[in-house]
Amino acid sequence: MIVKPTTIEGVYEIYPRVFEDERGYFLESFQLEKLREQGIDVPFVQDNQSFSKKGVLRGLHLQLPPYEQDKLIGVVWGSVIDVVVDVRPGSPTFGRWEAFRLDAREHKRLFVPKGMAHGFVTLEDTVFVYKCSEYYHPEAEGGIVWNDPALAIDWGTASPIVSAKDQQLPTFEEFCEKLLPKIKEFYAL
Ligand SMILES: Cc1cn([C@H]2C[C@H](O)[C@@H](COP(=O)(O)OP(=O)(O)O[C@H]3O[C@H](C)C(=O)[C@H](O)[C@H]3O)O2)c(=O)[nH]c1=O
Repeated sequence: MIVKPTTIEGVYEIYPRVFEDERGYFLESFQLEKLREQGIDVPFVQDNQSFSKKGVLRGLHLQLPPYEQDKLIGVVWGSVIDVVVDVRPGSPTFGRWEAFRLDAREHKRLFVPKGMAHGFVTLEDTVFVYKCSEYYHPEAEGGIVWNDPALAIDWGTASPIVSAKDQQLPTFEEFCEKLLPKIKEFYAL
């Protein structure tokens, strides 16, 4: 397993060792001891899986305190552009986003710590899987609208398929006005 830091502190690209033979391939998609050796030690409690047709954009989502989630993300069929936005109060990279191509043929995983708004857009029909370190709490759902003008995220498409719910997510400015204070209050910042 190779773990590479990214431009956002705490976000890592993870390259599992892939064993290929005449039958196909094998890899360890999750191995806690090896992650711990790399400083990634979170209590994953829930696995999620979604299928999205080509051109679907899900996000940007996060769960607010006290139910924030670390995520270990992978694409097992298809490919996506995956985006994380740092919304941790006081982070030196607050408001920065980074995009990562995840392709089932390359097996790369992505570790996304708490405090990140997260989303992806599919480049083809895709099965997306991820481990979460906190259970689903709909009452704690937060997010930022995908095409926020201040973040100006380059998704590679101007007309993705987005749910009505996600189209109505707050802008980054509204997030900072209404939700960031709650996060700061939780951390007594
Ligand atoms: C996230 C979640 C959803 N649900 C139910 C709630 C809805 O009835 C249905 C679809 O939920 P939603 O439209 O929020 O699913 P996504 O748009 O894929 O949400 C995810 O999208 C981005 C990419 C993320 O990173 C988040 O983990 C997650 O919010 O599944 C559950 O029962 N449990 C869950 O953990």
